[in-house]
Amino acid sequence: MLHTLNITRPDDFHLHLRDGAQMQAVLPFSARQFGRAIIMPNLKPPIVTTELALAYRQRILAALTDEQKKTFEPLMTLYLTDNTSPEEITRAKDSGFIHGIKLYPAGATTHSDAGVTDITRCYATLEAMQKNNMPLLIHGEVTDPEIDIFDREKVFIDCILSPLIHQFPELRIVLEHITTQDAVAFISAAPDNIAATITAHHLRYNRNEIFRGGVRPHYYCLPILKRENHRQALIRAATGGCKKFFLGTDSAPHTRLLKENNCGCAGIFTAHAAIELYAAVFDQAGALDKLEAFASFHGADFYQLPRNTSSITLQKADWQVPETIPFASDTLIPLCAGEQLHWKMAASTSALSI
Ligand SMILES: NC(=O)N[C@@H](CC(=O)O)C(=O)O
Ligand SMILES: [Zn+2]
Ligand SMILES: [Zn+2]
Repeated sequence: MLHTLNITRPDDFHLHLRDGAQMQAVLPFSARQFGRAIIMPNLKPPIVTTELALAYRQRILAALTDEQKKTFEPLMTLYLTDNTSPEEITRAKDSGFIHGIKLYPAGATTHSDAGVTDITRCYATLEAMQKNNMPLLIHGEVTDPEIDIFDREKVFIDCILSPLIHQFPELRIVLEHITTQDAVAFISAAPDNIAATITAHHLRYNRNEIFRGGVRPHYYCLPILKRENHRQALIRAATGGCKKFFLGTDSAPHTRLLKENNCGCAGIFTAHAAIELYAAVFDQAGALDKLEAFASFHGADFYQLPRNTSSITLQKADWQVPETIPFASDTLIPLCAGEQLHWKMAASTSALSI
């Protein structure tokens, strides 16, 4: 049985860092393990221009230590609105620091109010993205409250994504945090310019987890956890070696108060143990040999970035996740709070040589 695993340093292709003191509280968790991360732009107010993205990037860099700066790089994104201009796309591309434009259907998820109300309003901008080789990153859920919450991803694929791909066949697209066997089948059959991220929590849990012994707000995220058959399809996709599927944690910190609330908000924090949570899933599936490609190769290749050259070491060792994590003046509840995990990233490669 395998007890240590060396892999190329992974990247996180979907991360929420928030801003200010909250960002400073969570950033070290991601910088510890990942080489790069795609930073989501759903701040309040959202990152809608290149100028705002570059300023946000500077704030992230300023919060990193000199050591962390050597091994961690934030990859910035813009928040697409009905009014994002084609010229903004050219500016974003020319900056060299912006790696994707994020589509939130207005009202679909946390901080999506300023998102797109009708995708046809963005056609000129999507044209510019296709021309400039700028990826479109999608929160793939319809917003019609009449559509069952468990069906919103599938309906989005059928009614919005399929026509969009037809309209812009060269546009590179990442369907973010996929949750259904329908998404797995769609992405698998789509051309190579269409890919998807998969979170650790959607690989680990089905929808029963939200209601185990009572309502559990810390398992509430969007898209919502689905049935077991969908989880199994995600595991097959992640561990199957297909280059269209890669790691994106969607680690989304919220204060404990906002989660344990009359109307608790969506988002699960996983950055404290991200690679370890994925490693456990791959281990359980008997596919640890597929972890490196999923975590460190497929995403970099899709984003046309060089693969990382340094590595990390994972060890089979029990450790306990803290019950709470300080989050600026508040606390947050991490995934698996208080539980034992069975894989642990070694603090540094040299620490292992004994
Ligand atoms: N996934 C979530 O449930 N929440 C994310 C937004 C998102 O990625 O949809 C957040 O920003 O909190
Ligand atoms: Zn989302
Ligand atoms: Zn997200």
